[in-house]
Amino acid sequence: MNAPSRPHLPRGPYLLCDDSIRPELSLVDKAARLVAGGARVVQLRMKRTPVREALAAARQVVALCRQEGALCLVNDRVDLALLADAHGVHVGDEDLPAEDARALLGPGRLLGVTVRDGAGARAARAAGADYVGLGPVFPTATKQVPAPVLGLEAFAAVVRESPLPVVGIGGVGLGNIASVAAAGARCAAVVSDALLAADITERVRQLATAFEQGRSGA
Ligand SMILES: Cc1ncc(COP(=O)(O)OP(=O)(O)O)c(N)n1
Ligand SMILES: Cc1ncsc1CCOP(=O)(O)O
Ligand SMILES: [Mg+2]
Repeated sequence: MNAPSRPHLPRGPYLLCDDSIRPELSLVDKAARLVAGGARVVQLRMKRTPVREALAAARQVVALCRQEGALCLVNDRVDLALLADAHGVHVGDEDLPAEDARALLGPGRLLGVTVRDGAGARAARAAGADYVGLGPVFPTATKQVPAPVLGLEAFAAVVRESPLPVVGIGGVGLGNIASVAAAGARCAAVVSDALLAADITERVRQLATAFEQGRSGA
């Protein structure tokens, strides 16, 4: 029997549906607003949600994303990704090692791995990753990241040497997403700029337009 085909990571904004920002909105509500704006990739980042609630939210958000033709990836938790039938998972240094995450996920789901440089990207590929998350590209208040801010030039240099598609993360918003796209990133991950916007749905639309302009040099 053929192995199930793994989804392709679509180019453009990569939206994080995070439980620590705008906690007055449910994860499902946030995901619905992101997807309504045209988000094609949603990552559920649930650092504060108790695990049973997280599983229930993941099941609902995966169903919503599938209905709208978007990918849903779960941050950190391979078990939740499998139970919710998500499209994949994103892991970093504090999560399962990439090889083990891939072994559990099987060949049919996406695996993203956080890296800090080109060597990390090569190791991620050898471990079975499909894309790498690279950052912080810019300063961010959303997470205390144990790595220096890269800046655009260093970010672009790692993109050029990466054997895998790169998702830029950290401080990305409407004011700079075009520059992340112009640097060659497959995607630009956005957390607070989208979720803190007065109109989340409209902000996602604007982010997608700006990404495309950056990519085409407009
Ligand atoms: C696309 C993307 N890139 C990087 C990260 C960061 O993952 P990690 O290093 O595991 O940190 P946490 O998000 O778990 O705090 C990401 N989530 N997504
Ligand atoms: C999870 C994570 N990993 C590196 S930066 C970051 C948070 C990015 O958040 P924001 O888009 O609000 O700067
Ligand atoms: Mg993690």
